[in-house]
Amino acid sequence: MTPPRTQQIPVVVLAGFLGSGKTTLLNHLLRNRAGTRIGVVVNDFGAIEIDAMTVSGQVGSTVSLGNGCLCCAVDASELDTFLETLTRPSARLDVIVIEASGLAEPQELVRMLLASDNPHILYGGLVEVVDAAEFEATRQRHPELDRHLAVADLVVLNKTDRVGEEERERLRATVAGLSGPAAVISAVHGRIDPELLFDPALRPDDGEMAGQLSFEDLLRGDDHDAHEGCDDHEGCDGHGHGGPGGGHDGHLHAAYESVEFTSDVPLDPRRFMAFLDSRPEGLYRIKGFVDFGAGDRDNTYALHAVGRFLRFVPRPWARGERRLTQLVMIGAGTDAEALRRGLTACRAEEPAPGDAAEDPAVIERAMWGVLRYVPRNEDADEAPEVPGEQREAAAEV
Ligand SMILES: Nc1nc2c(ncn2[C@@H]2O[C@H](COP(=O)(O)OP(=O)(O)OP(=O)(O)O)[C@@H](O)[C@H]2O)c(=O)[nH]1
Repeated sequence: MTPPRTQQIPVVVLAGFLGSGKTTLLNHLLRNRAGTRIGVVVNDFGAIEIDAMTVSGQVGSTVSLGNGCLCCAVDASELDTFLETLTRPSARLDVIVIEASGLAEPQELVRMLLASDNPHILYGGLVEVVDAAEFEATRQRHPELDRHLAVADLVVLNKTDRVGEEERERLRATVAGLSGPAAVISAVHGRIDPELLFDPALRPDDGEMAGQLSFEDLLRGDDHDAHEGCDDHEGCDGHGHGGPGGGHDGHLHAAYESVEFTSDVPLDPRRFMAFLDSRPEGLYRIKGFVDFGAGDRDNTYALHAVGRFLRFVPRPWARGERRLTQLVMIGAGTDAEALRRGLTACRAEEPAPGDAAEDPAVIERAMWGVLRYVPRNEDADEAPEVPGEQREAAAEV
């Protein structure tokens, strides 16, 4: 008798440099999944799991790998455990998407998947998201990004609303030159056809996983030697990676570190904007949620800074939600203590008993500095998720 065929669930890796738009694309897929059940594995680089909070999955289908770069998990056992959970028949998932941290080495993730002995998964391809507006500058700083494009199966040239048509076409040609046979798709806010990911046969470059590397190809890859430094997993937790001379030389995250800041005292909008205006050059990415207290009692503000680009997206506080500011800052050569001190100085302490409270008109004016960075409706993402709900979903797995 023939044994029943094991159903294999495709696992797609979603990669791309810090702030390129991975979470935005993932949320687009989740909102437009048309009945497809998508399992999500999120790999945050910082200790506060901002990405996990902003992914809107089905309850019970999102897991967070938390703090650190997944690409350096030597035994990959945590990933295997999550994949095992997500591939259980009771989860009824059709596809699993792994959102890599913005500093992960996608080749390593692909290797881990190909090496996994989980019989229920099937490697479903590598999607590399590129920030059209930042591409040239990022590539200059990190020439190694070229090799990420070289192993992609599908490249999404995102944020094309931030460049002109001519520039977009020029970038497309450059990216296509680097990514070989992979399809290159232009997008705004990651709005791509979900079928490009869920059914590889429908790819414009005519399917059959064209351009996808085999396990052997990956093992032959140039950066394999660099990965050998990962045998020492010490310190590979997203903090204090020791700068560019460390054991993960070939890896992007070797040069970066993340700094977290949490406050239950609201931030003063004027002071906080001054902090952002004077942020150091090396601080490439800031993300999280800000409570402006009296500046806006009704909303929490999702904050995204990518390079010099800045945006706030307000969303109403959920009932009973704890009013916190939670920020993750990712940069190279930044002074963690100075950043924390700078943010602590932004806290809007309540007036001492007997002192006059600040004039509401003054506070309102101070909020203008923030509101300038709230996108107009037509280019806004859909409202960010409520963090509390997301944590519940993650915890259920
Ligand atoms: N203008 C514009 N902004 C975009 C687009 N796509 C994403 N963004 C914004 O870019 C910022 C970063 O997007 P994310 O989706 O969080 O990026 P990410 O790659 O997940 O970021 P990391 O996890 O930190 O690496 C957010 O403010 C998004 O709203 C786009 O096509 N155009």
